[in-house]
This record gives sequence, C-alpha cells and structure tokens, in this order.
Amino acid sequence: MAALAPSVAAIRLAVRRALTGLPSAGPVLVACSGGADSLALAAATAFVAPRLGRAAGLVTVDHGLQAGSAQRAEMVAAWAREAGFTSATVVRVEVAGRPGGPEAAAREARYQALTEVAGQHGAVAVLAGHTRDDQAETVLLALARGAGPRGLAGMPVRRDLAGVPLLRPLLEISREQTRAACEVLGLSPWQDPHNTDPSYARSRVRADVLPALVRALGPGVLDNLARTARLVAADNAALDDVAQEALAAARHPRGGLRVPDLVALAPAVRGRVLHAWARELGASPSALSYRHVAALDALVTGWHGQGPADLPGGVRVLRSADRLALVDPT
Ligand SMILES: Nc1ncnc2c1ncn2[C@@H]1O[C@H](COP(=O)(O)OP(=O)(O)OP(=O)(O)O)[C@@H](O)[C@H]1O
Repeated sequence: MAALAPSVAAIRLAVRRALTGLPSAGPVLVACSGGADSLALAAATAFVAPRLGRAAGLVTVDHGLQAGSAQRAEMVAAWAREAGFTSATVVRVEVAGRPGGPEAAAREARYQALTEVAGQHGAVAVLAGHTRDDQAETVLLALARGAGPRGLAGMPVRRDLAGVPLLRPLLEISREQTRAACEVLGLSPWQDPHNTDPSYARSRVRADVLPALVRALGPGVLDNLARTARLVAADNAALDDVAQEALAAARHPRGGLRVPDLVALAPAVRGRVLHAWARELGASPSALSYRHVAALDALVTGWHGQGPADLPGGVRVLRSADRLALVDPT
C-alpha cells in the first residue's frame, strides 16, 4: 500500500482534532467554494467524519457574481455526493443591494446562507477552509491599518455563527499543503479570479507582499505571523475577561459608567471596557473604530467640557460630572 502523502495526513489530522472536540452528536457542514483550501478540507472531512461516526454535509454558495458560477456550484455539489457527503446543498444568494463593498456584501450573504443551511440540517458546526496563509494575510492587513490587538489576533479558530460554531481546522495548514493534497487526491480545484484580482488589498498582499517577506526574512515568516495571531488572541481573551469585570464594577447606579473607576484602570483595560460598553449601547462592532473609542476615552482622561462622543449607529455618549451616560435620542 502506498504511503499516505504528508499533506493529506496533516489535513486529516487537523480535521480529526476539530471534530473530536465537538460536544454533541449531529452533522457537521463543510463550507466549500470548490477552491483548493475548502476542497482539501472537504475531502478530509468526507474521510474522517464517518470514521468518527459523524455525518457530514457540504454547502456551496453561488454568489452569482461570475459567468459560470452556477455550474461551478453544481460541480462541487456533484463531487460532494460522490465523495460520500450525506447532503450537498447549493445556495444561490443575492449580493447586490447589501451595504458595504462587494467583498463585504458577498461575505455577509455567504455567512447568512451558511447559517440558514446549518439550521435546516441541525448542524453542530460549520467548517471553513481558511489556512495559515489566509491568517498571515489577515495579520499583515490588520497591522497595516493599525487595527490593534483585536485585529492582530487574526481569525479565531472557533467563533459563533448565530448559535452554530464556525470552525477553522486548517489555520495551521499551509496553502501549499492544500494544493498538494488536492493534487495527490486527483481533485481539480476551482481558481477564484478574485484571489488574483489586484484591485483587492488581500490579493496584493498574497501576490506581492508575502512572497517579498519570505524572500527577505525566510520561509518561517508565515508560521511566525500565524503564531503572532495565536499569542495575541490568548492575550486578548485574558484582557477581555479583566475588562468584563472592570465594566461590571464601573456601573453607575443611575446608569452609565463612573468616571473615577475608569480613570483608575490601565489604558489597555479601559479601552476594552469602553469598547465593550459602546457595543452594549448598540454601536455595531464592525463600524466601531479606534477613533470612536479614543473619543470616549477623551471624555474620561482628556475632559475639558467637550460635547458628546458620536459612535456608530447614532449612539451618543456625554460626560456629566463624574458619569459617562448615553444621550437619550428622544
Ligand atoms: N462560495 C462559497 N461557498 C461556500 N463556502 C465558501 C465560499 N467561498 C468561501 N467559502 C468558505 O470560506 C473560506 C474562505 O474563503 P476565501 O474565499 O476567503 O478563501 P480561500 O483561501 O480562497 O478559500 P478556498 O481556496 O477554499 O476558496 C473557504 O475556505 C470556504 O470554507
């Protein structure tokens, strides 16, 4: 018997670890674009899940943004049925008319579709094929836009998708390995033209920046960027816990927060307390930026009688005496 290719073995092991950690019985759902990363993930899941006594379904989203996208989706679904998935679902989504740029709109439509299909199948987790290289790109993009630790933590290995865990088992697997696994398994991945379109910052990082970094600093740089994300994520989790306690302790009896309690906090914790509080008041996390939190912080530490701080979603916060309070919109 031929030895198992290292790329295939590594990806199967990563999937096995992700599935073994799932608490309850029920199917998992692989989100597969047909690209090399999610195709390698799907092939590994089709192998591993039945051996763990778990059903696996596959879902592919047709964004309808390119000619032939419907056929591509059907081909992925047809492959999935052959590969032994218990369900193979194609969802066509409407991207136009959603807020944000085209990438953000497609992502929002995709995650909404994945959530719906997960609900229909009673899935206990959705698996996505983001790799170590995607993580390295995410960290670099976050660094470049000054996103701070929240951005530098990159993509979490697990997050909540409207009640269903979204898992990323391949965050420590390289793109080279997913390409190699597809080749070994005789799979022909779809090449997403967006991935090489230089009008996207991520594509430019992928095509120009990462290769330049590897040339200048050596091949370990991709692993190191991904490790940075893991280390920062662990620090973030600890600091967020501290901030939650500080937020609870800083509540003012008449609503809002007590300024002296906030002043006493370390700046890193205070920033997180204000961020968490702003979200609680209704500011959307994706729109909440450094600038907004800095404006709240200025009400605490740079107070000179200034007016309210404006947060996304029309949320306004003012300082009166020793209290930060929401401005009643009425
Ligand atoms: N059209 C789609 N249908 C289903 N899942 C998708 C689709 N597009 C992306 N995904 C999921 O999101 C993950 C990340 O996609 P993205 O396009 O950002 O990265 P990628 O590295 O190009 O992945 P891939 O090689 O799998 O296309 C994919 O691995 C897959 O799990």
